Amino acid sequence: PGQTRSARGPGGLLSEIQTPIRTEPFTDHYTIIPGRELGRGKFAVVRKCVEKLTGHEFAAKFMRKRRKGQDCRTEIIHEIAVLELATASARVVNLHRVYEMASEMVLVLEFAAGGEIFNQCVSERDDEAFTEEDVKRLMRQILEGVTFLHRHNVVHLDLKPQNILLTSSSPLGDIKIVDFGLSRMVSSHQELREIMGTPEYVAPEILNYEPISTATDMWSIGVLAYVMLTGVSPFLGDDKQETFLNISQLNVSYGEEELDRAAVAFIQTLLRKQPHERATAEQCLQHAWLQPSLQEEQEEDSPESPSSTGTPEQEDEEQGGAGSLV
Ligand SMILES: Cc1cnc(Nc2ccc(CC#N)cc2)nc1Nc1cc(C2CC2)[nH]n1
Repeated sequence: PGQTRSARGPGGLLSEIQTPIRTEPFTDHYTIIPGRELGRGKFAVVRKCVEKLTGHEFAAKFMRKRRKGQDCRTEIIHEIAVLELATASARVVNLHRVYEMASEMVLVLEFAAGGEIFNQCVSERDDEAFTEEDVKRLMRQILEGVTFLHRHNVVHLDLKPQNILLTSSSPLGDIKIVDFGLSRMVSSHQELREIMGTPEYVAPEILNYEPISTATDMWSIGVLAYVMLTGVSPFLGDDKQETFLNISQLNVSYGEEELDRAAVAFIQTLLRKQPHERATAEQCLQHAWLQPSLQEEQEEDSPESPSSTGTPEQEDEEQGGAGSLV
């Protein structure tokens, strides 16, 4: 009462959902597993739970409807709508059920037992860290998921190792993209310019308050590839300001991290200041660095078919793949 609400909420939000919103107590159907929560944000906490009827494990995301005195139910409805839209992609976490209580909504989501790839990006132990072949396989899966989202005009806007989960960490499983709390619908006519995301991963256009597009996610994927391969965050400074300066000046070094040439070429197609110059998710999937290695091909190829002749880069050029973008 009395407060003026802007007529239009933030742009790019979906408002129609199919999932029934259940109002009976969540705890009638689920047992919350006590102990440390799986994740915690400013206005949400994620806890492991078990469905009483089936014994199946899920992740329950408890989201507060009121934040800083504002009603944020429309943002939660948008996140549900995006998860519904992405049901068809195995690379996006699945939404199982939705509950609403007085002050919060609960999203019952697919449980990914392997946790965040972040932990294996920064692990010092050789038996836990990713091999380059692991990174290529996981990066291909991430790009499959992002290709799906971008084809449906969804930009995630918070792609980072903490939001890429694994179905299993050992043996290394498959990825699930999570957390669409900052995602937006991009359309040709409506421009989106909002400061958001995690400093280390935000694209230059976010810092310059310029239009956001699917290319904004592609910058974050370039940072993600660098972190997965080196365990180092390329633009991280001693504080936010230094990090933002490193991003806007494109202060990134490839030297001391002994990255292989094709991997550097891949990252360089993404860490470009101008959004329209960056490779798309589809083009990335064609890049030389992500083609199955000769050894993998020989494993797949039957003996009589001709094996590849040129180097991956030469072959890639012949195919006019993204590799030739550099
Ligand atoms: C074992 C595990 C360990 N760590 C996290 N972290 C995490 C990261 C980001 C978000 C942010 C969100 N959303 C929530 C938790 N999730 C896990 N399993 C999940 C988590 C989930 C769904 C996404 C919640 N399914 N399986």
